[in-house]
Amino acid sequence: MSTNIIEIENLEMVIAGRRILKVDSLQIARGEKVAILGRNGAGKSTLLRCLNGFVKPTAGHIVVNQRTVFPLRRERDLRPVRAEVGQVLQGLHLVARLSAMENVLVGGLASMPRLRSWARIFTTEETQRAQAALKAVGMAHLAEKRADKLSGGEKQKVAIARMLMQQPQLVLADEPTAALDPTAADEVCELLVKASENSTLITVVHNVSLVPLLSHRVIGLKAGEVVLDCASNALTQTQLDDLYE
Ligand SMILES: Nc1ncnc2c1ncn2[C@@H]1O[C@H](COP(=O)(O)OP(=O)(O)OP(=O)(O)O)[C@@H](O)[C@H]1O
Repeated sequence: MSTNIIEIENLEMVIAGRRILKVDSLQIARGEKVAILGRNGAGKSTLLRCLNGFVKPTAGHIVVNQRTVFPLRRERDLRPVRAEVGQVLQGLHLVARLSAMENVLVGGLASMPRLRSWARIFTTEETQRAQAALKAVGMAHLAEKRADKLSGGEKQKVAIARMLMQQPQLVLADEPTAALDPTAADEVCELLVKASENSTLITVVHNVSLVPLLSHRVIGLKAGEVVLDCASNALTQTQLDDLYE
């Protein structure tokens, strides 16, 4: 098995004549914890979305967990990739009318046989795993509460429980602490790292103080290009000033 879970070569994304990503070569090893930093509009979310095939670049090669994500022969080839890639976004992606528990059960859908996933039929084992995942993030007591009645921090914990249910090889987290107070942000980061201990974790981070909690490696994007790639504990203020100037 390749030691890299992500291999990107000559990636380019042009929208309406404007180049928003240009990554010549980037590899991420299995198990790495990576923070992606950069100003608003630097291309961080677009890079993440290219990795799970939600957006298609204009050119380049992307391999995730030894599966080609771009260029893609058939759209359905993304299904196994998506089963192996978990996502934690800004809390807006839970199904509002479903309970916390149902949202967590949905996390297992990508790896279920199609018929069961369409019919939303869950086994006792799946239900027990979902209960255990909610317990692991301290949300067992709110299992039956509708997602749209949860606070921002609670929603993120449910999203992490859902990811635990999926047991992904790669976790993509896009600003998972946005709109959370500092205590909730720290707690969500700790849970996210714990939940990803057996996977690779890539987190888009705006609050630089969270970098040491979330990552060993930092990748800085500026105008769509990688301008910084170093160990998190080697990151200097000068590098940060250059990145955000
Ligand atoms: N579908 C799209 N159509 C047009 N422009 C887009 C599209 N998606 C992204 N962009 C542009 O590409 C650039 C990069 O966007 P992206 O969301 O990746 O940045 P980001 O670094 O994640 O920003 P933020 O920190 O504000 O979330 C931005 O200028 C954005 O406006």
